[in-house]
Amino acid sequence: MKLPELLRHIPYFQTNKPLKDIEVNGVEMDSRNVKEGDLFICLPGEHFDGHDFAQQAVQQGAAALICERPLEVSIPYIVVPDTNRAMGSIANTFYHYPTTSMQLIGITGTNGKTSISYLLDEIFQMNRHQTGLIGTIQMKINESVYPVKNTTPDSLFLQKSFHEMKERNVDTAVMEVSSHALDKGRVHGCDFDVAVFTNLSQDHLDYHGNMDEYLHAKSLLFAQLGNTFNPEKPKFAVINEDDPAADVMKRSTAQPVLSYGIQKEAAIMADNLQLHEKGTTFTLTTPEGEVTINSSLMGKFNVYNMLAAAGAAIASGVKLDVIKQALEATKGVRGRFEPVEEGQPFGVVIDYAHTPDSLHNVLQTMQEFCRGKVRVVVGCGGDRDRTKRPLMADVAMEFGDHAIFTSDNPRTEPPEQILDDMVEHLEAGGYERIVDRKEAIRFAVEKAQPGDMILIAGKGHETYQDINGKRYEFDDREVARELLKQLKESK
Ligand SMILES: CC(=O)N[C@H]1[C@@H](OP(=O)(O)OP(=O)(O)OC[C@H]2O[C@@H](n3ccc(=O)[nH]c3=O)[C@H](O)[C@@H]2O)O[C@H](CO)[C@@H](O)[C@@H]1O[C@H](C)C(=O)N[C@@H](C)C(=O)N[C@H](CCC(=O)O)C(=O)O
Ligand SMILES: Nc1ncnc2c1ncn2[C@@H]1O[C@H](COP(=O)(O)OP(=O)(O)OP(=O)(O)O)[C@@H](O)[C@H]1O
Ligand SMILES: N[C@H](CCC[C@H](N)C(=O)O)C(=O)O
Ligand SMILES: [Mg+2]
Repeated sequence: MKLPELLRHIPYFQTNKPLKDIEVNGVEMDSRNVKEGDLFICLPGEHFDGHDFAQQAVQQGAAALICERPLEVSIPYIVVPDTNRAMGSIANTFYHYPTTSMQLIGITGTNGKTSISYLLDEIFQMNRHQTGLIGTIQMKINESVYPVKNTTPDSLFLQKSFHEMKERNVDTAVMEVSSHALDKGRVHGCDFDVAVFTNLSQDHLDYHGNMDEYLHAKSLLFAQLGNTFNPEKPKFAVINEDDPAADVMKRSTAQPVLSYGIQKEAAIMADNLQLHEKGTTFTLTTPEGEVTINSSLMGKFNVYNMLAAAGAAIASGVKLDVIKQALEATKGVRGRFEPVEEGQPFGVVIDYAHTPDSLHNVLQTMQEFCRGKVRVVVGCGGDRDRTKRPLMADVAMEFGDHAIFTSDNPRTEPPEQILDDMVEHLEAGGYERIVDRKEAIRFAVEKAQPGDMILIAGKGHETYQDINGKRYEFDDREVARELLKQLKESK
């Protein structure tokens, strides 16, 4: 593509050379990957400044640079006020605006994004769509899976991935949209057809500073939803009416709202709700009619997730019987309320709860069915929101019967310091403190009595423990399985 064509949505830039005949073969934001004829975008980051790698990009054959200040280089550069913002537009243009010709559903909120994205993937597959998915666990293009570094990757990766999806005949993509991504403009250029809001509770205050800023970031998805009126098909905001932030989300969009909820009156509701040991049963009432859902997903929070998924599917034109079939067929998502069974006389559940609210929901669900004690193994991530640490410990103490505090990705912080933050305000003696996560799980397994349930919270699908920037293999599911086997053999 010719460079001026790539820049057509970037007005009034400053340059050092004529750009007319420059051909661009690819777009890159990492100098290490630059190839002959690429356009290199210099991004300021947390650890590095891409401008410092301009020379390296030139040596590797870059055709031109996008930067925020004039640089001493032999090739053309284009100075823009914000390279990150420019990247969204350039990536979208380079990959031919892939999301304008596919159905795109974005999900935001503190908890439930991954769960809902998988429910939607199943619904759309059941409805014979070719699907793509981008989120915390991985990227999926039909049945192929690829690793992702972020829940919501940068705009270059995103537009490239959507382009790849289109090449492989994907017609419907579902993605998680994190608050970081919204704040950093990673989804600029994405043409969402449906935007889903799950809920808002405390997390990520290390990044956003306060709950108002966090709320504002979340609302940006709705501000971005279909800014143009589409006579063919309306865009929809699918919003959890029961969450106090619902109103802000609604006011952020000019598009029609499809509300869902359990308590407040909403367009999509769960009536006759029964939460039981084997899952949930409810009447799904919608503007399209009613159906009974018998799901194996546990807990009220999963009913909210099913309502959100049903809302997004209805907004996308999927019929109720298909929604019912998919919701009843789903076995849930890896690391989300996932049982580990090795024939032990007590329950073991792995769950990705890493916020006070999600931990509360999961513990409450377990308490409803547990005949013995609920034992909870939980830690808090390092280099992340410090203020949620004592809150998570409080939830574990209040809603668990036996709390075992341990490590969960200490990253560059001393694990003991993180545990201090969690328990300093608690009275000594009412809990265990075991830094080594495997030993903490062992302790819970050895103490468990028939009828008890153990919740191993926080890591879910993760298969590593990040200590000082190094990732050590650690999979709660594997560790629990190994310890349960040892227990069986020792008896
Ligand atoms: C704070 C943050 O968002 N960081 C993101 C950022 O990395 P960074 O700022 O550290 O980048 P950097 O390493 O300083 O590099 C700056 C620039 O120099 C370039 N560079 C660097 C080195 C070199 O040799 N050559 C070169 O060109 C880099 O390619 C980059 O363009 O840009 C990277 C590429 O897009 C992201 O992967 C990275 O996310 C990190 C891994 C991260 O942990 N982010 C978290 C905070 C996050 O975004 N989380 C959300 C929410 C999850 C949730 O909801 O729970 C998410 O969406 O994942
Ligand atoms: N609707 C919900 N409301 C509250 N808690 C939920 C909800 N759905 C799931 N949870 C809890 O939150 C945990 C994380 O769920 P999920 O991975 O779906 O959320 P997420 O929004 O994708 O999280 P992340 O921001 O880390 O990607 C689950 O393991 C469960 O404990
Ligand atoms: N995306 C979340 C995941 C947290 C998972 C937990 N295991 C941790 O490391 O804190 C975050 O980065 O805050
Ligand atoms: Mg997620």
